[in-house]
Amino acid sequence: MSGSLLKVAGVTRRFGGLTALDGLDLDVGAGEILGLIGPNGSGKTTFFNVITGVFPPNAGSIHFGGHDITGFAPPAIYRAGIARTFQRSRLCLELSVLDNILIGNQLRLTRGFIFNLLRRRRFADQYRAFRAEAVDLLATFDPPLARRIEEPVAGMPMILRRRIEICRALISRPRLLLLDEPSAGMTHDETRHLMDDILEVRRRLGGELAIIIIEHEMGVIERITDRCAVLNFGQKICEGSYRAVAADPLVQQAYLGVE
Ligand SMILES: Nc1ncnc2c1ncn2[C@@H]1O[C@H](COP(=O)(O)OP(=O)(O)OP(=O)(O)O)[C@@H](O)[C@H]1O
Repeated sequence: MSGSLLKVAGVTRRFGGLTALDGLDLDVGAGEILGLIGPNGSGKTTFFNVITGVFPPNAGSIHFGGHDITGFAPPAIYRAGIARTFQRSRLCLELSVLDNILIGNQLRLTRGFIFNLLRRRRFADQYRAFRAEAVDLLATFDPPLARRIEEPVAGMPMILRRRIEICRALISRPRLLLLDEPSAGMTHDETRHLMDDILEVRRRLGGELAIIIIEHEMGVIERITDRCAVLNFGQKICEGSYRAVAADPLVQQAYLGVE
């Protein structure tokens, strides 16, 4: 497909004798929300790890924004415009909400230690601007949370931690956001709110942000995705609208356990 933001072709990743991804082809367009679904162990998280350079693929290619990023290390992939969240929360609990979000802003905090030491006013101006941006982003998700920006993350409930993690990913202004099971550890209502927030932030960013979401809650997938791809044993067994994939007999057999 020409004009894809992300184009994955024939990607294979093995761990010893296990083939976690097996010749996977997948395209994602700018502004598209793709649901990545499949049974446990089907290769979804491995796909994110391969895209973000945690594990290089054993075969195949990955193009992003027209550039070949196959085998790039995670910092280079992040600089190219791909940000992610993790299945298990990965925040620095003793740090404040603001510090956790600013960790995600390495891309735009270009100044080094010497600059920050010598040009303190410039550094302070930059810090204030990023702080305001973090407050604004947080306020889109949760205005009361934006007022708690100096508080440590420790002790905050899962929904707030998820919001902070998504803000940390978004502060670098990525073109592609990878969400690995954002509903994990949350109630249905909390998940619904979080999805509303994500859609609102995306709308505010002009709708150009593409998202790939791994999610076991089918209600979430049905509601927010434009298209779904279904994995089984590392292979893509089906692709299309949620309705189409949910009705596919192969998917029912593999994913829903229906014979
Ligand atoms: N670092 C690793 N070393 C060895 N095997 C791995 C590694 N990462 C993943 N695997 C294996 O690869 C397969 C795919 O795992 P993966 O975590 O990608 O599946 P998943 O679809 O995300 O599953 P879940 O829905 O349970 O998160 C599994 O058999 C898993 O045990």
